[in-house]
Amino acid sequence: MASELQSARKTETVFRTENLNIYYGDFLAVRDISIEIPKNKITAFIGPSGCGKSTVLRCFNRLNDLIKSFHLDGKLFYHDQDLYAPEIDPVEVRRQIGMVFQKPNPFPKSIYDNVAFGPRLLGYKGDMDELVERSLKQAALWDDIKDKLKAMGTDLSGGQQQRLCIARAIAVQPDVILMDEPCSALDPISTLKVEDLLQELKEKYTILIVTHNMQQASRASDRTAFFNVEANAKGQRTGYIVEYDRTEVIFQSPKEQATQAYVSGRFG
Ligand SMILES: Nc1ncnc2c1ncn2[C@@H]1O[C@H](COP(=O)(O)OP(=O)(O)OP(=O)(O)O)[C@@H](O)[C@H]1O
Repeated sequence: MASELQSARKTETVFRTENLNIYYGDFLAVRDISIEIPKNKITAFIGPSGCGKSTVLRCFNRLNDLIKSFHLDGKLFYHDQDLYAPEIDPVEVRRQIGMVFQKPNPFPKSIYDNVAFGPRLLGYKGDMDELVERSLKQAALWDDIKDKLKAMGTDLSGGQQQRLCIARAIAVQPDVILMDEPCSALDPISTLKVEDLLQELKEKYTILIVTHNMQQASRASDRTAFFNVEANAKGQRTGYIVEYDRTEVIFQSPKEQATQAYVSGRFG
């Protein structure tokens, strides 16, 4: 429902969840998530392995729908629209809410065609050359590759490939970009380039990022949610949010001891 989702882009809170419980079959992977994600900010999800950061992230563009055993209860609003309402088309959701994965995954196509792929699919009628150039500029890749747009995207360096994936996500003019450990396969210099890029991108987009890198969360994000995981009576290891606040509060004066222990590297 393009129009419903398009016209939904109004409120300053981009996502709001209410008591979200997320399951894979009988397994309660994450419980009781109530969180608000503000517009044009970078929100980081941190926490030990298996606490459900990626699971929660993938609910925001309905990517978990592709997993058969997945289901949820509670509410997830995108602006004021219930994202899981029956009339909502998950394909349209994924156009508005783009995603960049851990491992750069350009298509085995030219750099140009990687960026033009989404807009072509959507029947973009404007000037494609201009859109490709603009997207590559926004992804801070243009200067590196402007003379070799016909080269294969897969032949770029890892850091360049990840910026190409960001350009590809931007080209369909999303509202939100979800990033699942986007720098974990990159060297430190490429990582810093992507982090700088995030600061530019947040002027136009709302960004959610899962990261294992504490320094990255503290350097790059405005808000941070710290997740933890604990076993319930059935022995299931269920994730939950311990604390969610401005990033400087989480890293310098968290309210919870568990947060303090995690951000100071004492566990996780
Ligand atoms: N497709 C799936 N089917 C069943 N269980 C799953 C699936 N994906 C994730 N899980 C389980 O859900 C829980 C949360 O996993 P998730 O990957 O969201 O955690 P995470 O915090 O992102 O972990 P990591 O930091 O290691 O990537 C884990 O117990 C995991 O095994």
